[in-house]
Amino acid sequence: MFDLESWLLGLVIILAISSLVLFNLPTQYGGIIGKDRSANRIQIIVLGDIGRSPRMQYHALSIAKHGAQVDLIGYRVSDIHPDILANSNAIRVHALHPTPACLQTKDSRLFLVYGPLKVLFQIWTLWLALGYRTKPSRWMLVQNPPSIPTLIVAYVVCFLRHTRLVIDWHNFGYSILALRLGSTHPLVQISRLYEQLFARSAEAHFCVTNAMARVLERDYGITTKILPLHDRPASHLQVLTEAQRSSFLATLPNLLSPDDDQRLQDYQRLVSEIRMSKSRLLVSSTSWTPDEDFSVLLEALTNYSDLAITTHPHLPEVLVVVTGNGPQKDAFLTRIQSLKAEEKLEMVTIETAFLSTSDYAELLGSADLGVSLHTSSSGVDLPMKVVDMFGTGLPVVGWGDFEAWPELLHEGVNGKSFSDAEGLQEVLMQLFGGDEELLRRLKKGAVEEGKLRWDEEWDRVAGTLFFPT
Ligand SMILES: Nc1nc2c(ncn2[C@@H]2O[C@H](COP(=O)(O)OP(=O)(O)O[C@H]3O[C@H](CO)[C@@H](O)[C@H](O)[C@@H]3O)[C@@H](O)[C@H]2O)c(=O)[nH]1
Repeated sequence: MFDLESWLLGLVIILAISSLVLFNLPTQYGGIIGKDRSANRIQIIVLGDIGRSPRMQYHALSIAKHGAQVDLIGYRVSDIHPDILANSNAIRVHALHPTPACLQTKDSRLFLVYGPLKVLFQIWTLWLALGYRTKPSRWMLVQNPPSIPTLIVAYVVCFLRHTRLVIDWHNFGYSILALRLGSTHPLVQISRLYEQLFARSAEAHFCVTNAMARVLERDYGITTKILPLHDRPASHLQVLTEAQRSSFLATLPNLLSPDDDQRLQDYQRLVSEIRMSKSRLLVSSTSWTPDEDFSVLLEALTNYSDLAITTHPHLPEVLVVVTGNGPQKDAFLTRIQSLKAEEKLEMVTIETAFLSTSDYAELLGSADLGVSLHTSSSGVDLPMKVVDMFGTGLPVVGWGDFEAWPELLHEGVNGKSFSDAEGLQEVLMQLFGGDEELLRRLKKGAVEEGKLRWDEEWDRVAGTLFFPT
């Protein structure tokens, strides 16, 4: 059918394409092509907003402190930690191209078409960033989740570039997907198998709790190093002096971006009462994701408000500030508007904000109590916000009905737990409605808990992996 000439032509074309592919593969770390033995370089990847990925930013800072070069790769949406920007000699930030708006949809029918296209786009941008826009590295540290498509691209690039892959487990990708699709959905099952498969290809693993380390070993069959690296407060989160608290509180009304003068005056009145402990400041921080149920907070606060104007007039007024950005924020704001219109929040003022790193730290340090609504999709991850709060000496009340919670919160020592709106309302009434001594004791416990810092923990756990002596 084919003569010799056609065969030869085919062979030449195949050879040409293969050579083109081979010569354009990413350069290797310490390999034959593009030698780069001298540089101790680490790539850090998060398929998310770098500014809202505190743990990956802290990794970058810790690695830079040890004198290595860091390529920090992710989306650039919110402000990046100022110390990273100030350290541009050691840490280079590489922004991933955002997914085109036309591929973003909330319509679940269109998701079946747009979803795979979005993943293909992400594979391409990750491939370019990890394989070409950054130099070959000794190590690659990847945040998981999101696992799709991060883990497969990281694995292929590490294989080609002779880079050692380390996965930093914040949670499990499949358990987050299960919140949207249900745990028996085929995509959730596929996502779990995918995550398990690529988990085994990494040279080492960090994870946020001891409980997660057990799951990785038992259910994921990982036999390489699993190093629990608990989140600890970074150095910008500090206990404030009374003078520092006072001067931050003076700026708070403007930070809350009041719409008009009346609103500004309301905030000013509340803040001056907070300074005299006549009103209370409650804070929460969030990425507004489905693993946090803010309806629990709203229900507790409406009941609190109702009791404060009826049977329990000694309960103080409360200013609640919820910080952070994310998908479910608008629905929360709409709900607050309707509760206000129904006059169900007479004794409670709720505001949202996204603050600079330093204002965020000072807000936590100025508050009376922190709230965590993190429900933990896997049961074995922990909320970073609680660590932030302890760093500033702020006691915490948190949803605590999951396995890993006692690794962080010691009941009655640095905070209190609840498992529903009624429980939260009771704790608020107890702590704001008279038991000053308990609040003081919890504060002492929070200050104690915050003393062990990220740098020490990182050096002890991750430092020994990346920089063995
Ligand atoms: N600058 C700034 N940062 C904020 C603000 N509000 C929240 N944040 C950041 O957002 C984090 C909270 O985001 P979440 O997504 O709610 O995190 P989490 O549930 O507390 O913890 C999860 O993410 C951690 C880090 O990625 C994980 O380590 C942890 O296991 C868990 O999965 C805070 O720790 C803080 O760094 C703000 O106004 N300003």
